[in-house]
Amino acid sequence: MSDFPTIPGYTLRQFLGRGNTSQVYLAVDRQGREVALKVPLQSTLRVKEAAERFGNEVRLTLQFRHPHLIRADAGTAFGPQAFLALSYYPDGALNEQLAQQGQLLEQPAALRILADLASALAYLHHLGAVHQDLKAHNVYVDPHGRAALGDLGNAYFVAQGGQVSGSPYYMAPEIYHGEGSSAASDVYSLGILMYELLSGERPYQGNTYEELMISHLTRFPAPLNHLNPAVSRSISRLASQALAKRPGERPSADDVRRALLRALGETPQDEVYEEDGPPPEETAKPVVGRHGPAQPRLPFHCSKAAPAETADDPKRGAGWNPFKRRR
Ligand SMILES: Nc1ncnc2c1ncn2[C@@H]1O[C@H](COP(=O)(O)OP(=O)(O)OP(=O)(O)O)[C@@H](O)[C@H]1O
Repeated sequence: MSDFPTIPGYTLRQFLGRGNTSQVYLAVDRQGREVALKVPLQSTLRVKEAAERFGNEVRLTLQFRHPHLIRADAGTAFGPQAFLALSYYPDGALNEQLAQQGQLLEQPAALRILADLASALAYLHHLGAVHQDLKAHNVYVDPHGRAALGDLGNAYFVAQGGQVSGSPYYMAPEIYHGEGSSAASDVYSLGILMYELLSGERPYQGNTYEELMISHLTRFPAPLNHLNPAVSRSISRLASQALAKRPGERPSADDVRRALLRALGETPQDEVYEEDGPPPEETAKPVVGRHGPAQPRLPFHCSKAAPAETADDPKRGAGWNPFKRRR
């Protein structure tokens, strides 16, 4: 316990995990709420680009508000006491959950997670932002089976420009071509996750960056319903469309959301985005990084599928790495 960092206002209880740039702890805030407290590694703070990426994650996670984007209650973007207090997910990240489970999720559960993620992407794209790093590692699922997309460190507003990045298993052909990312590249990553969740396999394989690049650029995976006959033809077609080599031929995230909800037997509702007041308890310092100034927090409202109270309740609680590519 004595090795835990000190973050004013929080009692750190347990180490949860470590990524490339941060350590995450289960902590309790002054009101007794459990949070996942993300603290950058010293090595992250020493490297300007990595520290800026953490600052970007803090700023954007505080700024966005959507039931299927991971929620932050407080954070400090820069400096030796930088941190981000996130909603705590007891089962950890989706990749960890899948590895532990050792088998495919039930199809309705997988479709629900994918629909939630499509909803989160549609919200970001509506705001003119792209996520750039949708993958199972960055998805958190609550005990009710509802998903939230995390790790906004690579996200940026298209109009302001940003650094192109991604994870090679999930990265769209245009990014391999050096053409930059867009909303359509996020949809491609969602298509990869559709294969992963519904067939248990990633559609493009390779042991090196180059092998993966060739695979994404030149191969066409077998239709999902050939890999798993329980998948309907319409969902199989949707996944193939999301993986179209040309970004212009992919459906929008909102089209994907609607198709997934229909597959779940629901009638998709329009999602409504409107402006709201300032974010709660923001301690982030003004942004000086590559992603430009923060914009007002934009909340999400949905008439049916997603519970609005989770969005609006401020009390809610070495070597080549195939999962990262930054340029
Ligand atoms: N909100 C959360 N609730 C529960 N566990 C979490 C949460 N956030 C992170 N974790 C745990 O901490 C681990 C590390 O988090 P994460 O992968 O976000 O770190 P990171 O350093 O930012 O990642 P990256 O490697 O992409 O830079 C996760 O694999 C997960 O086990």
